[in-house]
Amino acid sequence: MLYKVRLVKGLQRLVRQHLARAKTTESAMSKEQRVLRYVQQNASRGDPDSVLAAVDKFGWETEWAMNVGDVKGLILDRFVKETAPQTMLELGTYMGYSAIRVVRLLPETAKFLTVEFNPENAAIANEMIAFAGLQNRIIQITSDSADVIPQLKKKYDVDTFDMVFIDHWKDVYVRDIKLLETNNLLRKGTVVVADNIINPGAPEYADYVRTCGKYDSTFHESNFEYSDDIDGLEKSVYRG
Ligand SMILES: C[S@@+](CC[C@H](N)C(=O)[O-])C[C@H]1O[C@@H](n2cnc3c(N)ncnc32)[C@H](O)[C@@H]1O
Ligand SMILES: [Mg+2]
Repeated sequence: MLYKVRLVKGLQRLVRQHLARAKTTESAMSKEQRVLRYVQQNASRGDPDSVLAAVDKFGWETEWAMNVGDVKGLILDRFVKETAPQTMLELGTYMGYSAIRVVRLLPETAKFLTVEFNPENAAIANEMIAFAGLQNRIIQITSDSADVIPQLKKKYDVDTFDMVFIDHWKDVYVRDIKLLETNNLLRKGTVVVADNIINPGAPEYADYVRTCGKYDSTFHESNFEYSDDIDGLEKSVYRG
């Protein structure tokens, strides 16, 4: 009898230790690592749509994350299909959600570059993109956008972009669209799409593209990622 009691108590102690260790590991992980783990456990390797669905489910049900998300994502999808870019630049990779979203709609011949200055985010994106099976279709650049934009022509063999998705820190949108202009990376008809015009908001950028005379610019209302709050995308076509 005493032996059985000791055995049960020993087992209970082991379970408690295991749960405590699991809890420590969980809290030591970053949110982005938790999203990646959720994707690896719930999506299908090599299936970009299942990766997007898992990231969105985690965003709605477990922890909010700053991906463009499934609601604004549908508008972005439409712009990508309408533009059918052969060369595209993204500013702000984060976990690779929008890169996967866009590239799944592009032909294999398209060149897609994405820029991220946070190495931890870039590493998560790298694994997310590889899990989606798109590692040969996405060129990840780990750099501050202001440093790499002037190098894109020479270092990455780019002439001009057919499409640009701007979704990094909101206070550098204007700086970077001006850098794209002065480095001759836009051509007549380049479609520049910018996220989060309302939430958290990019009012200086919206004012710039609507009033500088270089773009035909339209606002497309939608919802902030994983929320009912209002947000939207600005689509600005460069006049050349
Ligand atoms: C809103 S998140 C991007 C979300 C992503 N486009 C998506 O929808 O899946 C913004 C990202 O831009 C990065 N970032 C901010 N400013 C940057 C800069 N100047 N250069 C490069 N990356 C930047 C941040 O580290 C962050 O990961
Ligand atoms: Mg965004």
